[in-house]
Amino acid sequence: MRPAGLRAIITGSVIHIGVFSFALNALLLVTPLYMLQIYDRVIPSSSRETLFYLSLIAILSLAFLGFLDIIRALYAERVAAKLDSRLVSRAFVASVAGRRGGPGDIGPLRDLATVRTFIGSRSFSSLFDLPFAPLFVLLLYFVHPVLCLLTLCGMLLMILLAGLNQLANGRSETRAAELFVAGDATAQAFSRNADTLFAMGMVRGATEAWGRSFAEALRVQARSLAVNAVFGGIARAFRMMLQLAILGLGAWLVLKGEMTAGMIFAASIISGRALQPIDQLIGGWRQTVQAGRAWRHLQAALQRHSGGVEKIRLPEPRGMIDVKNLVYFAPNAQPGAEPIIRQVSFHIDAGEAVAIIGPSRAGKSTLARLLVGAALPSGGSIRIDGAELKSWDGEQIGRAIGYLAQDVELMPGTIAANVSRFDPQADDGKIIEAARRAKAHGIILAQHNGYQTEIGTSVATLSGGERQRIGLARAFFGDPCILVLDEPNAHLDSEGEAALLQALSDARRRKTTLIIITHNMKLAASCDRVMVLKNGAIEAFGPNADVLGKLMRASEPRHSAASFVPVMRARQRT
Ligand SMILES: Nc1ncnc2c1ncn2[C@@H]1O[C@H](COP(=O)(O)OP(=O)(O)OP(=O)(O)O)[C@@H](O)[C@H]1O
Repeated sequence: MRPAGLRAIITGSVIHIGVFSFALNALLLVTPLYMLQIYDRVIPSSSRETLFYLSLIAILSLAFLGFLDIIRALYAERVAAKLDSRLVSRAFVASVAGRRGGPGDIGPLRDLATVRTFIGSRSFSSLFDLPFAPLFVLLLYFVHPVLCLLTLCGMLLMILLAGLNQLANGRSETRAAELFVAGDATAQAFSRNADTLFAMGMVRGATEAWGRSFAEALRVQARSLAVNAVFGGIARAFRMMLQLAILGLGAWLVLKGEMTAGMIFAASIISGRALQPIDQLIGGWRQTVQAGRAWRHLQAALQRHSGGVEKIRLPEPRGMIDVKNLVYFAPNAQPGAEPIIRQVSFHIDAGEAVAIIGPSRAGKSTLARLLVGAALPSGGSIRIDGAELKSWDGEQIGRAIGYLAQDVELMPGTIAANVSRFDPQADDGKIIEAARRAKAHGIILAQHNGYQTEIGTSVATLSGGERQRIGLARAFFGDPCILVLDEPNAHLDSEGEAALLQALSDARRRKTTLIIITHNMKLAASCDRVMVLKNGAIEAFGPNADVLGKLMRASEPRHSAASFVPVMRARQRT
């Protein structure tokens, strides 16, 4: 949803709740007016009839007040639900995309839940009662200026208390929230690696490591809760004392003949109403501050991951790739840090097959992530068919790219859903075709429920090789024109490797642009060109025979490259 639309919802809701609050606060005057009439009219005149009608009017007005209060609460709930439904998918995307910018968690979704709970709470509605507090104080002026002055002083003192509360609490609140988020992220990371934790007796150590950060969070939170409780208690006691002072001062003014007895009670109730929203604000201060912080974080996250302007759909790409002066720094890089990818430039024709090889930590996987848009370049450009990656419509270019990450992660859902990239309209035939092309059809059928086999969130039910083949089927789905495969043979046996080679040669026949990151020379030799990446820069890039030949010669007489000599010769013969 566009920010303007969101602003319209918020403005509309604030106006509506404001109108409800105005009516509610006006009706709050029923009780003091009733008291005034009882003491100053009914008792002196002993009129039962007046008492009856006054009571009837008061009861009906209070019933209406109760009705309005319910409506306001239900309306606030509706606003919360509306905001939720408008923002939840964007918050989900922002939560998922968080990983691109650094260590991710589901922060935006959690922030949205905090805001939603707050809007449905009493603390939220008391904010709308706050502007009416000065009006009640003004009303007191007409009862007696001294009572007005007393309430005003009390009010200012309570605001001072609220300020002091924030001053004493603000920093620990923020710190506790940060520590809880960090603790959650640690728990999630441990949970993802549960097998290793249990297998190697790391559970106790992990529990202690997590417990230390969690205990610190609890300690900071307890301190802030204690401060909050102290200020809450002081504010309540102070308010009751003020109420007492109004009664006492009122009685004194009555004795002086400056007020009637009925005015004492009316003044006491009015001053109570004036102070109530401030009292509630102090009580709900924590929740209000948390909601404010969550809203700011949510807006920033949504802004960071907004789709921006609607993008025009370009003609379907053919798979030509142009990379110019590409630079990439790690998201958490300190100033002066070395880039992971340094000024890399190259061109790949549509339908060409390129192998990227190089030592460990050379930046191969990072380059692959940049090419598919999983990471955003720090500088330079990546163009597909002449258009910058970022100027393509995300959905369109996503469908044109098949990507197999180094650590194949399958998502919670059926195998069919995973292969079809969670496209609800995916054609069964296309799912099977992708699986066949990746030579994964047989493997999927062998699962206990075939394509409908559920892949759980945490329990690994598939072997590494099976995951890799299904991941490959997902990359093949929709016949993308570019395939970027990061070590696609990492978990495959010789049979799997043969199937992979066959799948890749089929893809080449269909003129798919292939980029394969590999340490396997057989795979590298099956490509048209080979790029050698070292320390984030291109060391060599050329026809496979040249590059691999040079590498072989350089490694002689150790013959570490002997494994791919026969392959090279076989390729040269064909
Ligand atoms: N998000 C990140 N934050 C910090 N450092 C990163 C990040 N991504 C990659 N790196 C660093 O960049 C370097 C290159 O990593 P990359 O995974 O691209 O290498 P690689 O050539 O694929 O290695 P391998 O062959 O071992 O998979 C490594 O030193 C890695 O620690």
